[in-house]
Amino acid sequence: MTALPPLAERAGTAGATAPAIRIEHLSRSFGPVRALEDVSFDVTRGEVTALLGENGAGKSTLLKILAGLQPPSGGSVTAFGDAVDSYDPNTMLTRYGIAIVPQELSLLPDRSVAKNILAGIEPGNRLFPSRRRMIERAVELLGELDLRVDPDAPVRTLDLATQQLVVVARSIARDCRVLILDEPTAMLTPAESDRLFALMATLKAKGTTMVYVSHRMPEVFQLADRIEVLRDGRHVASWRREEVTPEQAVAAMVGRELGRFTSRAELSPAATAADGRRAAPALRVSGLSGRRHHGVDLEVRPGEILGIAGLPDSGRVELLHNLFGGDKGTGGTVELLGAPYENRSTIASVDRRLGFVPGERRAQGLLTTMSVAENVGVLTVKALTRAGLVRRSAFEKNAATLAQGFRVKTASMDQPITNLSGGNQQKAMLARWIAIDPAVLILDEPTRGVDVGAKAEIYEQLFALADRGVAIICSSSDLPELLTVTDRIAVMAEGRVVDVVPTRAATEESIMTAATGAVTHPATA
Ligand SMILES: Nc1ncnc2c1ncn2[C@@H]1O[C@H](COP(=O)(O)OP(=O)(O)OP(=O)(O)O)[C@@H](O)[C@H]1O
Repeated sequence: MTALPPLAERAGTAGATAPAIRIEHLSRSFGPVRALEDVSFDVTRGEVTALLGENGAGKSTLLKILAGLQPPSGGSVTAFGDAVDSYDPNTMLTRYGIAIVPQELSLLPDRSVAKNILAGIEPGNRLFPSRRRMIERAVELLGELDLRVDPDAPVRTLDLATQQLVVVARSIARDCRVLILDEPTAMLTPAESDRLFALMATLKAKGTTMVYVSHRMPEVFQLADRIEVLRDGRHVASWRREEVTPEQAVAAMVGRELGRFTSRAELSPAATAADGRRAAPALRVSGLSGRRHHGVDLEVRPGEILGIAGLPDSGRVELLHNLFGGDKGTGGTVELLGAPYENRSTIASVDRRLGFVPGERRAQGLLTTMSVAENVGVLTVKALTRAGLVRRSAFEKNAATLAQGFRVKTASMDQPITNLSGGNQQKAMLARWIAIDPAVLILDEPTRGVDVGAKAEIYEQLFALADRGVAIICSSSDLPELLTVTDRIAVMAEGRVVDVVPTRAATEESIMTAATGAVTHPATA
């Protein structure tokens, strides 16, 4: 390997007119799975390229190759005119100027922002770096990026969104010319996403090239200069943003026109409201308090889908954990199917047919060392165990049926669950609960990381469950989702339920107003 001159010196020479990245005939297989097949396209310098595709289309695989996290099985990548001959993250960054902001951030939680940004490239003496100069350099860099973050703060004290901005700053400090962002807004609130978009705009003005994956069409159409679409590992479409509509982009992703999804209220407006009033609540919550929530009263009836809206710190996540028994409450009562439910625990909830799909999939839902079958079938083990032995073939058959019900795309049920794409992991988490024939199903961010086509499929499944009499609580930061899937919406702010409205009477604005405690301004005539 010959050492190349630093990037700054190379600019303006051989690769001056070359695209930032040229991808040619790229392929990548995992055993029998062809995650990428003969993919070729250019990433233009200084532009934002959005990479679209259904769950499992190969987006993360492509990004990981570009970031040097895994090599391709075939084909080539050329960066600023130089053919990439070694796929590791360090080489990608130092030789080719490509860095990734991964979905799971890798920061040193106990070290300061400045240390995280400049670790390994501290100004001055490497062995005895000057703290003062490091802070100065960090302040300078944060200033250039227009980021208001305390360089002295330990990273663990920052919210997730700010940590992500620190990861971006860390890449920029290392002279990164191409920044790759893998679903960067999946875990962010709209306001946090706006901060990231502002940073992306600053970077673009400085000439940084960006490649970005998102399932959120409005933001893709707001940010991207180019749109590249993958389907089943193949590159199927390429447009400048102004050449294409969101509907066309989605059609290219899924290989068919997706009609507009009919909302719950449109489907059976009178029926759901009337039935809901007749039946006794499946779950009734009175004065419930616990971590970050106080005095919550709620009820949800069989066949009803109750939405919970609110900012991420509104207490809605903590409320769900208290209901399911993962967190201890400090007061109030819960009634499940007419009987008091005290001493809640996750095991008791499963026995009482109360299901929960947490929002933090990796940390809380997935059995990360286990197979797809084990993840999907975990709740059937008890029923399928005889004299201490699991009836293996029945278990596998059951798990496969559950997975098919949610169209989990996997090469085999024996794959490690971590081999599945993010969206398919989420579908597996939902499929798991069908096994206990839930009476009440609590969902936190049920379609986070899920593509538009799969989203519609999940909504259909939720409607089918509700039609079978399951009471569903769906907490989501995706307001269009709440307006589409729910019958009623409870809005939380600062740990309390501040509003409960029939979905037909709600709008994104009315929910946000309640969630933020904002005062509505009287319309000017
Ligand atoms: N390490 C691995 N081992 C086996 N198969 C894998 C591995 N990584 C990815 N795959 C498979 O490759 C295919 C593409 O996955 P990839 O994660 O690139 O999809 P994606 O487009 O990013 O999807 P999503 O939107 O759901 O995140 C999937 O079928 C996935 O199961």
